Amino acid sequence: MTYLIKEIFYTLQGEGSHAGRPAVFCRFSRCNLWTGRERDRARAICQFCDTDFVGTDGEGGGRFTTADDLAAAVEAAWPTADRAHRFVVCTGGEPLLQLDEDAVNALHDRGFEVAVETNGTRPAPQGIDWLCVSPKIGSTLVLTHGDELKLVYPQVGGDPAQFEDLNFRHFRLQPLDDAHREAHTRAAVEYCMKNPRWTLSLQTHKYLGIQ
Ligand SMILES: C[S@@+](CC[C@H](N)C(=O)[O-])C[C@H]1O[C@@H](n2cnc3c(N)ncnc32)[C@H](O)[C@@H]1O
Ligand SMILES: Nc1nc2[nH]cc(C(=O)O)c2c(=O)[nH]1
Ligand code: SF4
Ligand SMILES: [Mg+2]
Repeated sequence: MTYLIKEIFYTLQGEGSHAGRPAVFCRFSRCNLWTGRERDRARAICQFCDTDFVGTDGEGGGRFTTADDLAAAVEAAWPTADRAHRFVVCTGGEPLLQLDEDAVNALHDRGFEVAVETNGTRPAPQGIDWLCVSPKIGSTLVLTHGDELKLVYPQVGGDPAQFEDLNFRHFRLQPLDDAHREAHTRAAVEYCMKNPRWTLSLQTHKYLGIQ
């Protein structure tokens, strides 16, 4: 299995339950809900993506021909030789187009706890330690359980209540980052305060000016 990786970098997890935790980000190339090309955005299923996931030309990116090669590249981005607290976030693009059990095992073998950020349209391999599903209205959700459901808010047709019966430990609203981010943030705060099952997820890396 060859893995196409846009970039691998070390930062703090900015979003969700693990916000603030040091992590290697492994950004998989490609997505099934958008080509990643601006000219296709208006007809994509997911139109608000804030990420460049096209190709393999980012920092630390490339084609990794084995799971162990990929895990070695992730390990090389971790700052210390000891295995304590190692944490990798597999994202993209859509990581579940490529992440398989071999890759999860290879990351575990190097001492990493493995988190995944996914749109929930593809099944997940065994062994993932933290599964964060972010549903996209207009797509078919197949991952109906996990650790965290992180809904970008607002989305047309995306009333949060429709997800409340799914089997997740945490339900979060993440304000849509577009030209109206401040208004979306206020709306998300208000929604959480009226519906306390939902808690706010801010994209703290954007406020901090880190990757
Ligand atoms: C770039 S996506 C990659 C992982 C996966 N494809 C997914 O959609 O979950 C990472 C996270 O960023 C969120 N996201 C993408 N664009 C956003 C935006 N404009 N505002 C807020 N969150 C956004 C996604 O919903 C997801 O939770
Ligand atoms: N710092 C930081 N935290 C993040 N959490 C989820 C991200 C993503 O793009 O999936 C992301 C990201 O791109 N940077
Ligand atoms: S599903 Fe995720 S990676 Fe794909 S376009 Fe949407 S936010 Fe971006
Ligand atoms: Mg991001």
